[in-house]
Amino acid sequence: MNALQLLQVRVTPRNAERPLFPDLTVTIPAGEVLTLMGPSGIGKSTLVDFIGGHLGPGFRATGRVLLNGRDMTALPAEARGIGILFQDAVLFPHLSVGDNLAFGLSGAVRGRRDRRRKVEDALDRAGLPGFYDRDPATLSGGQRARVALMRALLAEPRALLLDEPFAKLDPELRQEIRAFVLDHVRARDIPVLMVTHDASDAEAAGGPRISL
Ligand SMILES: Nc1ncnc2c1ncn2[C@@H]1O[C@H](COP(=O)(O)OP(=O)(O)OP(=O)(O)O)[C@@H](O)[C@H]1O
Repeated sequence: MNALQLLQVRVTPRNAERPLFPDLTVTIPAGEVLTLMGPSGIGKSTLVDFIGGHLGPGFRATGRVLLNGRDMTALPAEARGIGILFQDAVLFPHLSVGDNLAFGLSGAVRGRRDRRRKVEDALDRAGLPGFYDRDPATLSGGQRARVALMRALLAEPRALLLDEPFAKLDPELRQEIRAFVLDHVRARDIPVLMVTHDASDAEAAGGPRISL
């Protein structure tokens, strides 16, 4: 099944007796954007970390993560093929914009010229043609957000997790970047989980919603 599935996922902080949220079982089919909401501190980011394989030592987790029918739970993050976009789009400051994107490229793309062309294509799609050699420090917040999304997509993830990716953008830019992100992830036909506090994000995503 082409889907991201969570089966009876439960995450408990090591210093606590109770799990953060009731056992969670959910299926996100390819092409669907599922919105995850819930109060601050309930464990949304922790769940994203668990799915991506980045859960810190401060937590215990049970349950399973399946991607396209394969059990990912025991695999390290880099072997899962799950992309994550965080609210702070952190680009490597010592690399050019283009080299930041090349860093995201799937290892399957070999050869300097092919890699360069893929990155140039991504910059075009991001509306940033000619930005290859730019210093990331010279980008606006919106430009940085677009580069971060493109970097996540260049890895050709089989699923994508968006952890409040628009939270730090001002309202006008937020709408623009949200449309940009949703257009690009929908075009991929992969399962997407989007964490947000904002009901208008959920509306724009158009998919089902769950609350922790
Ligand atoms: N390293 C850690 N060890 C143990 N508990 C932690 C650790 N980091 C965070 N927590 C606790 O885990 C809980 C879940 O935090 P998390 O950031 O996942 O919540 P959230 O729902 O994403 O919140 P927000 O909406 O504010 O971002 C919080 O109650 C937090 O205090």
